[in-house]
Amino acid sequence: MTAPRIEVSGLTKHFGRVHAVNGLTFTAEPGRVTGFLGPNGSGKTTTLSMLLGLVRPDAGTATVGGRPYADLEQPAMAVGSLLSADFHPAHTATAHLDIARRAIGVPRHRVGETLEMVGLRDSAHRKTGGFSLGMRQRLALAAALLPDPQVIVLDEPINGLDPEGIRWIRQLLRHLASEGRTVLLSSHLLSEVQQTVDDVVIIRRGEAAYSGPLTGLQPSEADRVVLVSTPNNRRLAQALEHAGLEVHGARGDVMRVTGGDPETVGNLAFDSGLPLSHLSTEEAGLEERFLALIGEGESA
Ligand SMILES: Nc1ncnc2c1ncn2[C@@H]1O[C@H](COP(=O)(O)OP(=O)(O)OP(=O)(O)O)[C@@H](O)[C@H]1O
Repeated sequence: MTAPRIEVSGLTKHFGRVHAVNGLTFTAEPGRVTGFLGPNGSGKTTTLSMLLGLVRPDAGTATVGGRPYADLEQPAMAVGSLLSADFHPAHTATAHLDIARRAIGVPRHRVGETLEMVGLRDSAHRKTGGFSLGMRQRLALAAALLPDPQVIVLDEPINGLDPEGIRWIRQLLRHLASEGRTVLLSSHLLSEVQQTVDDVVIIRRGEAAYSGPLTGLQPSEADRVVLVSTPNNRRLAQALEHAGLEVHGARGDVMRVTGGDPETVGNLAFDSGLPLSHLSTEEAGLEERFLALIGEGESA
């Protein structure tokens, strides 16, 4: 059975003058982990809340398998979600999951199974009031997984996890997607989810700045900057420009060149009789692309 896909189309929500979500369109496909990324306040939680039928959109649609959440036959069984990791502090982990599983009609044995899955079996009878943030995240994830859902929607599930926890959740989410499920998770850090996700949707001020495979964010050949220095940079610059490359000025003695690979730049220097004192590349990394897309560093 193929899990349903998540489809968001023209989704819009304004709170007074705040355009929280503005014509947002993307899909999250079965068998893939989709990262929903954006800085604080960019509209991630509002979008996921609309997808889960908790906030009514002003315009557009958010559907699971072609239907709004509220119109699904058994929405709480079909879609497992984590929107917050707040629990009654006097409840034990088991009690919390037991209440949740009764509400959605899941058999009792899922409580022990999901606690095991999230690594909380030894804390099953501890009160959640004493849980660390990481433990609360694990418990919230257990609640999302209770119905063994085909679609999993998680708001900032990695927040508060330690490095071992991050490795663990990465493996778990990849495993869930490998079983054909649709997994959508939000984060404000690309670096946090880079090794977990197949696809990314980058949201900036309520609008999609990028939507597609993670590999599509990789810098292209055209973005590559070659750094070069010779005893006569001016002459080399003329040769490079003559050959159709672009010279973007210098940092100290080193010129920044685009439009050609290091081999081409080196050959042109050789042909001009100029010995190289420096030749390297400066690649804009994924993180730089991400920061540029979300407008980091711009004045607000
Ligand atoms: N109920 C509300 N009433 C008024 N404004 C709201 C409401 N919910 C969200 N907003 C505003 O909408 C914008 C988007 O908020 P949202 O919580 O969706 O962003 P986010 O990307 O999830 O951010 P964060 O990572 O900080 O949770 C923010 O400016 C926020 O202040």
